[in-house]
Amino acid sequence: MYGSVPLIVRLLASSVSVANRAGKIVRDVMSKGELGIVEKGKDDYQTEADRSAQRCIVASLAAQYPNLKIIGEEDSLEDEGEVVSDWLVNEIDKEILKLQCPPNLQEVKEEDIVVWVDPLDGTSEYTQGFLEHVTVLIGIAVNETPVAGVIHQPYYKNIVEGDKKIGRTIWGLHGVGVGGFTPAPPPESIVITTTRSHSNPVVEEALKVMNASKVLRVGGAGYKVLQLLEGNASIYVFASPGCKKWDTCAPEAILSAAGGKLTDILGNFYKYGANVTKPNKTGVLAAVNNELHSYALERIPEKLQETLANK
Ligand SMILES: Nc1ncnc2c1ncn2[C@@H]1O[C@H](COP(=O)(O)O)[C@@H](OP(=O)(O)O)[C@H]1O
Ligand SMILES: [Mg+2]
Ligand SMILES: [Mg+2]
Ligand SMILES: [Mg+2]
Repeated sequence: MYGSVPLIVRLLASSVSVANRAGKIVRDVMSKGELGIVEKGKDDYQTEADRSAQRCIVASLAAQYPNLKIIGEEDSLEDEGEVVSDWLVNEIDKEILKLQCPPNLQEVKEEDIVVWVDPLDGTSEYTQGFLEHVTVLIGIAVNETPVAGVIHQPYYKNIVEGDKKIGRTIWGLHGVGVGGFTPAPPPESIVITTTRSHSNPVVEEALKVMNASKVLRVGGAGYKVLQLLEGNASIYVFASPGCKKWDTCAPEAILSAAGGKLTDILGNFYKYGANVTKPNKTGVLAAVNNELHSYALERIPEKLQETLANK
């Protein structure tokens, strides 16, 4: 029906609608109160919300875009589980469909794309009641580079035309920009954002050298990048291999569409092709502009970089 709209714009518009539905699943599981927590590894949990939201996102996108490669955090779900028909989304966000596709993305085909899905980013925080930290992430990489993405916040409280509304969806597209929120400039002094639940001595060492006026410890890669975009933090520093490609693909796409930069602790970009290793072994370093990114990169001790690179 929208065949005249370039694929990348249609896929972003579908991802916005699908992320909204996944966010509702995340809220519904919490309000039912049966989280169904499974321990995948050390400090690594999965809940019924992670499982159901992943099924909703993957089934909905695969039905509409059959040749896409979609990689989700919870792909190893043992029981295939049922995809309730009510989870199959075929709506498509009409506002996103109106975006003018940049020339270099007009010819992109399904075969060129990998979609990285984190159905629930900030699972630790979700289980501990820090619900505002939770996001749903859908990142779209073209030829290994994140070019478009969605960060949905299921618990964001809005007032729209006088009515209370829950949830909002932030999007970004290279060459177009970002939407769904109002970007703000970085704070006057250096404020670092980092993990709340996955710290270790190396992570702390990388924070010490930043000469920060404040450290914001919050959950999820999505929520941390939002802290940068909304002017609450200057730099996201995480000197640990814990994050995976589904954590950083959508945040990187949106941050870079807004003029920012997300790399590893050595200053190198990650690649998001179908065959890359999932862990972001050499950590995360992100900022809303190149100047702040360089400020942080120059302060990371070489020894610390080597520690991560040789792990
Ligand atoms: N040591 C670790 N072990 C497992 N996952 C980790 C990790 N460190 C970070 N992560 C993952 O990276 C994401 C951001 O982490 P953090 O909030 O600590 O910054 C989380 O995604 P999920 O919540 O989607 O699993 C988290 O699980
Ligand atoms: Mg997880
Ligand atoms: Mg995550
Ligand atoms: Mg997750």
